[in-house]
Amino acid sequence: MDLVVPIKRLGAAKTRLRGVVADDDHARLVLALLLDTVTAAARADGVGRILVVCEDKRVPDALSGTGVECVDERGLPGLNAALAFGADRLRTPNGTVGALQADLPALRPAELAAAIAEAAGRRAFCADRPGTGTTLLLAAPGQPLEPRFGVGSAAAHAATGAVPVGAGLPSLRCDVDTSEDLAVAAGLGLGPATRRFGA
Ligand SMILES: Nc1nc2c(ncn2[C@@H]2O[C@H](COP(=O)(O)OP(=O)(O)OP(=O)(O)O)[C@@H](O)[C@H]2O)c(=O)[nH]1
Ligand SMILES: C=C(OP(=O)(O)O)C(=O)O
Repeated sequence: MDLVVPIKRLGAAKTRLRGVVADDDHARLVLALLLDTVTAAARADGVGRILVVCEDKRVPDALSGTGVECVDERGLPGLNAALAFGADRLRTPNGTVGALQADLPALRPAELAAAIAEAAGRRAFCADRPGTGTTLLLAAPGQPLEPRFGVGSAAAHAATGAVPVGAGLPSLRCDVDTSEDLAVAAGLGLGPATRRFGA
């Protein structure tokens, strides 16, 4: 199972988190969320390659030495295009590709592994905490990702035949879009990079 993780230009990312830290530190907070997410994902059983698709040179710099791959590809028309681009790079004839959100700083490797095991080779998605968004999308083996991220993506992914997984996996469901989400993630236990911000 190989995963693509998208992150847009750091200055434009996570606008709903603006103000949680000083403006000068915003990009570093976005990077910390990403680092904690991919570091945990890399330790999950069943995960092979992780490819971050970014639009900012600071991202590959921050990931260097982690074993997580990164491609800086500007000008893709939005999130689903970035995901499809990354997934096409990872796809092999019988391999499985997935998409993981970049803002899961409390992610526990065992919870990601459990969601992958629960999918058991089926096209699957994990809904975020409110149940409307998606934190993880898994294609069936050998199949394209066909991402439908955006508002209402949980229902959109279900409509593509993906089965819901991970309902009882809080760290996988806890994406951080707002300061309230960050407080919930802190309650679950933040990864070390995000913890440094004192959330
Ligand atoms: N590479 C790439 N990543 C993207 C693109 N659009 C969104 N993303 C990333 O996809 C994830 C979800 O994006 P959004 O929900 O649109 O925005 P956000 O950055 O989470 O935050 P808000 O500004 O608060 O909505 C985030 O990790 C984004 O950085 C894109 O065009 N290219
Ligand atoms: C894009 C999505 O998420 P968010 O807005 O939480 O980043 C989504 O859940 O499809």
